[in-house]
Amino acid sequence: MSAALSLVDVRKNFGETQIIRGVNLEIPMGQRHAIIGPNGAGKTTLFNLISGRFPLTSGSILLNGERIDRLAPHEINRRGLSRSFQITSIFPKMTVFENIRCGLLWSRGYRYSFWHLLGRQKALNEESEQLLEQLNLQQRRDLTAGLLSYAEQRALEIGITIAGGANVILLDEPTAGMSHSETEYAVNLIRSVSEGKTLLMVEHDMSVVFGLADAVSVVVYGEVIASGPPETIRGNKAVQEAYLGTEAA
Ligand SMILES: Nc1ncnc2c1ncn2[C@@H]1O[C@H](COP(=O)(O)OP(=O)(O)OP(=O)(O)O)[C@@H](O)[C@H]1O
Repeated sequence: MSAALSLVDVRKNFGETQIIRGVNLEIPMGQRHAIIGPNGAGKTTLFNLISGRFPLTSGSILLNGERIDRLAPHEINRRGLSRSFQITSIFPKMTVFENIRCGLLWSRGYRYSFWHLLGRQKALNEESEQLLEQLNLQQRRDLTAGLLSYAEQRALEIGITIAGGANVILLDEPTAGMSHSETEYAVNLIRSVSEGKTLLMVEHDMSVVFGLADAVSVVVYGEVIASGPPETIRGNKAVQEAYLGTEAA
């Protein structure tokens, strides 16, 4: 299987402090991969490096075999990598349907061409209706997005991110702040809308990690200390000691 995303000896210093200390990761196409680790381990920093928000100190990052580590975030996005943030980034005053349409429009790159846009209205509307259904938000179609519940807002944002056409998706704590039932809804949603895509997520909730991920990497103090299938990680002594604690039992 060829790698959708590769990190080769990635390092990041903030001033004198080494935060990411030689991370190597190979995410095969179509894999759902979770990054776990204690607070401050460097997980979000890794996402910031992959998505182009921070420059690397050294090392390289490849998306579908091509280097992306010197590109700007929007260029990386254009090459097929999309990131969803911890904080919702939908437009609260637009309706749910308008948000979906806007997200699809943006991701398809029609924002510069009014004429192109006119010709594509019908297809775009159909695609938006399909996504609305897939997200199970038909009942909320004409509601202002700011009035959705927190879980629904996150679902909308994740749905737009994943459906945006990118084939590699980064999700930063997709179920943070959700109740048990909302988490279940989000996991099912992520599973269905990410079918066939490559997913890299930072997640603290172990039930989500072990329920959704095909592979798990454990980051401790800026290094990957273990990487493999969830069952192997769960049984790894070093991981249990460093991070999982009694949760692994
Ligand atoms: N822009 C920055 N400048 C300086 N230090 C930073 C910066 N961003 C992150 N750090 C430091 O890097 C370390 C790793 O932070 P990071 O947010 O990547 O950890 P994390 O694993 O995502 O933690 P959490 O699980 O709490 O979100 C922390 O010590 C943090 O203070």
